[in-house]
Amino acid sequence: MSSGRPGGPEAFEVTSRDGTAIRGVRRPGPGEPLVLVHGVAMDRRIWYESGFLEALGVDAHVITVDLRGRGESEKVGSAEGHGIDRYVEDLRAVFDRFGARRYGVFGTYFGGRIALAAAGTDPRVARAFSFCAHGEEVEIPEGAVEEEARAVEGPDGHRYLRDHFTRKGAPPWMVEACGRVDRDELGAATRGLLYGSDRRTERGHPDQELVLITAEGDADLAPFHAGEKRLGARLWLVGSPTRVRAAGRLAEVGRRLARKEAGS
Ligand SMILES: CC(C)[C@@H]1NC(=O)[C@@H]2CCCN2C(=O)C/N=C(\N[C@H](C(=O)N[C@@H](Cc2ccccc2)C(=O)N[C@H](CC(=O)O)C2=N[C@H](C(=O)O)CS2)C(C)C)[C@H](C(C)C)NC1=O
Repeated sequence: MSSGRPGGPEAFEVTSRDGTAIRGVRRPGPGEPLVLVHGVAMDRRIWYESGFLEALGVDAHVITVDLRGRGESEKVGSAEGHGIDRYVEDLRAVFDRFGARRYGVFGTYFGGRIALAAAGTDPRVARAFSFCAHGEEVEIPEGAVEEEARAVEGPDGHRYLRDHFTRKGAPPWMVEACGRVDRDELGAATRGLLYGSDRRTERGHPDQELVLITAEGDADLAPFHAGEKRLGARLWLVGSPTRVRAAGRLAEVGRRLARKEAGS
């Protein structure tokens, strides 16, 4: 006799378009599923450790995914295998698996950029939230990317990232996450930025809801305001001096999202 309440969390595995195994966990619930997409030096555990998942509330229908090369998902090892279109294919494989007509997608940093890219190409994305990454065209500094790829794949790669984020005032969950990512995959994912992540994202369809979130102290608010105009996106600002420090406010954004759901 079902208690009427949805079952517990269930692990899943899907195969992305290029054959890469993508794994994650779905926590069933009423309403539209929300797919959570982590950033480059992270995995799906950040949603638990940041308090974001708890902030969404026990009834939220949530799907947390390990992008290729991170967490439990299959490693790819090549920069081409870490192009932004591959990440969007990872998400589309998840959308296919659960067969919903509409999904929300919420991503942090580059995960937010992926959420916006998915919204621009897959009509099933009804809502996309990008935490601290905008959708405008960017100049990818090849030199800096190659330099950073060398740093993160080197023997001190984890220390490089942990020191950087500690210095920048990132919360512990974000610093710790760096150490969980395979260094070869970190290097490949960094070089992967050269494969399509410079492109601006487009609005997918008129009634899609796009939300850009960044720090009120963000030194470069212009591309976020550009997104309000060009994409008709909403802009949420969190009380933080920088984008990296805004990670400490992720749970607060989860509560705002939960209130919004309750209101809608
Ligand atoms: C500072 C350094 C530790 C950090 N490196 C990381 O952390 C991870 C680990 C290794 C590679 N890493 C990247 O991220 C790639 N490297 C960069 N990417 C630039 C960038 O602007 N990225 C955006 C997202 C984005 C991407 C492509 C297109 C648009 C937007 C972003 O959100 N950056 C913030 C930092 C910030 O906002 O100041 C963070 N990104 C992390 C994440 O995405 O998980 C968590 S914090 C692009 C333009 C070349 C820069 C650049 C110096 C090489 N280095 C970083 O950014």
